[in-house]
Amino acid sequence: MSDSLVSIRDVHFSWNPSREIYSGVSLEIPEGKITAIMGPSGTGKTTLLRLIGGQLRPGSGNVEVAGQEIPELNREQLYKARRRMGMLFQSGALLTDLSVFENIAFPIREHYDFTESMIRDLVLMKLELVGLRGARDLMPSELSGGMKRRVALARAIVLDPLLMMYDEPFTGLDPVTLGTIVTLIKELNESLGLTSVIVSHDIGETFSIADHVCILSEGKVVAAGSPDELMNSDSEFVQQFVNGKPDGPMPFHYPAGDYTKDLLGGDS
Ligand SMILES: Nc1ncnc2c1ncn2[C@@H]1O[C@H](COP(=O)(O)OP(=O)(O)OP(=O)(O)O)[C@@H](O)[C@H]1O
Repeated sequence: MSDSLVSIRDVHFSWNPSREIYSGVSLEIPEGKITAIMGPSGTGKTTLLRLIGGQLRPGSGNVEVAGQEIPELNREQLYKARRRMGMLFQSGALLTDLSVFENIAFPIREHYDFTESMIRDLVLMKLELVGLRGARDLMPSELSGGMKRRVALARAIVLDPLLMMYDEPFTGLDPVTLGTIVTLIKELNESLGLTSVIVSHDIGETFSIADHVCILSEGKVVAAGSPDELMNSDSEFVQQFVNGKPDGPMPFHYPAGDYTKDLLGGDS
């Protein structure tokens, strides 16, 4: 296995004392590869990305990215470290009053004092990679959902990140656009020498491009391996997950008190 770009070691995290999201999770994200983080809804996949990005701090444990201990960084160091991390969220979140060009130029203007001609070259190069150089003057309201996601992707890679994090990148796309995004994630990972982490529920798409998959459940990694290894695993957990069975070792219910008591109003 190649070296890790991200190491999560024995991380504990909770939003409130009554429920730990992570109770000692450890996982490695190998450099240069595409790693998928999968698992049932509410298990903490987005939380994990936010711990890696330093938007959240673990209660205890280590979150190391490219040799830097993220929870130990001060504001300024974290701001610098984030330049090397690109994030693509499902919502895309383009700035609605800026053109496509200006949306992509935004992180460059925020972080660097580059000349207009340098900014123009960087923006056009990234737009070309996502196939939207010709759309540079459009406003977000003039774009389809798939185009918005591609613009958001160009913006996420404009500072040449080491690490790209995708949160549900395939949700809500038509089949053709979905195929384009799947291919783009794979191609960008190779051509830009990225390390990618994908959080997704879409097993087919994710397994088609991931080198390594971690399945999380109840605050732990319950299985990890290549897509082939997981498809052929004889673990009940993994089979429940890859075959999309609604219940099994991974519970359908969010933890709750006694149902009868609850209905009778005694366990609120
Ligand atoms: N800001 C918050 N305050 C309190 N609890 C939160 C907050 N954000 C998330 N949670 C809780 O943390 C848990 C993990 O959330 P997270 O979004 O990381 O899960 P997920 O695995 O990404 O889920 P999904 O697959 O449904 O997107 C959930 O139970 C959620 O209710």
